[in-house]
Amino acid sequence: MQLPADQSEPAEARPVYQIERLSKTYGRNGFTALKDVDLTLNKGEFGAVIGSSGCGKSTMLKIMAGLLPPSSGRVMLEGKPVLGPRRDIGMMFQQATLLPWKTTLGNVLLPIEMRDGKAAARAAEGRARDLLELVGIGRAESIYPGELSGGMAQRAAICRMLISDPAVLLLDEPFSALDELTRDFMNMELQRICLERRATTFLVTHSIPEAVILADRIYIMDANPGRVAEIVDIDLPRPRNLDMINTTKFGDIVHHIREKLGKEAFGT
Ligand SMILES: Nc1ncnc2c1ncn2[C@@H]1O[C@H](COP(=O)(O)OP(=O)(O)OP(=O)(O)O)[C@@H](O)[C@H]1O
Repeated sequence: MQLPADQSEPAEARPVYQIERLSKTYGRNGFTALKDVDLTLNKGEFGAVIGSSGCGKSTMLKIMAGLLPPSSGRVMLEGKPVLGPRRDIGMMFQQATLLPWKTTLGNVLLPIEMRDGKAAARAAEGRARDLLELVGIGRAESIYPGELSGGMAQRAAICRMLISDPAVLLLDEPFSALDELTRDFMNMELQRICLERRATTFLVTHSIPEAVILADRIYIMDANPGRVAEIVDIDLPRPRNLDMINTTKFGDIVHHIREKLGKEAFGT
């Protein structure tokens, strides 16, 4: 696919997300899951966070999404504090969680229907169909989730996230339930969509290669308490492709991150 010239250029340095001295202590057990996390995500940038299990990645994403209040610090999105769920935040999780009694198209339109009613959802059908085409499942619009493959269901979930035209995409291991081949393919699809829409994206993942192939910047987290231990800028050219995984440069970056995380954490 040929990208318009401006889309192959680096993200302009306009902050979209600004996280300052973010800390979270869970009241129930007094556990400090996050401590003084600072993070800035610029317009069009793809950030990824990686770290061992329990280091606070999901906690951070939930706070960024406005689903969980921080104990201290602040999260700003487009210059306004995130105090609860917002229309300009799109989220995607490991499971697609489509409603089985709605068609693919109906599932994509669900956020509009719930927010603005059936008439608004009907008016948005054209846009939903365009999104389904964008992710390559246009022909599946009338079928039900039970008839979709795992990869198709996650594509529908991508469309459901994009229908509200969010300013940022927050992704919590969106493709980890898929087989490796489908996952690689979906990651390349995700890159294409992000580049086409100049989306600002933040991904939680356990996979170092996935973080490296997708991200402009990787935040390596330490646990107990969760904090950013190192930021790694990935200067591989865009659009990325899966052949890059076999290059020395890619291997060196993966090696560096694996060393930093500690071999124990990932059992490799
Ligand atoms: N609701 C909660 N109440 C108390 N402690 C919690 C709660 N949610 C998470 N924690 C604790 O906070 C820490 C961070 O959890 P979190 O789910 O953010 O980690 P994570 O890095 O996303 O882990 P994983 O990679 O396994 O998904 C963990 O030690 C967890 O036990």
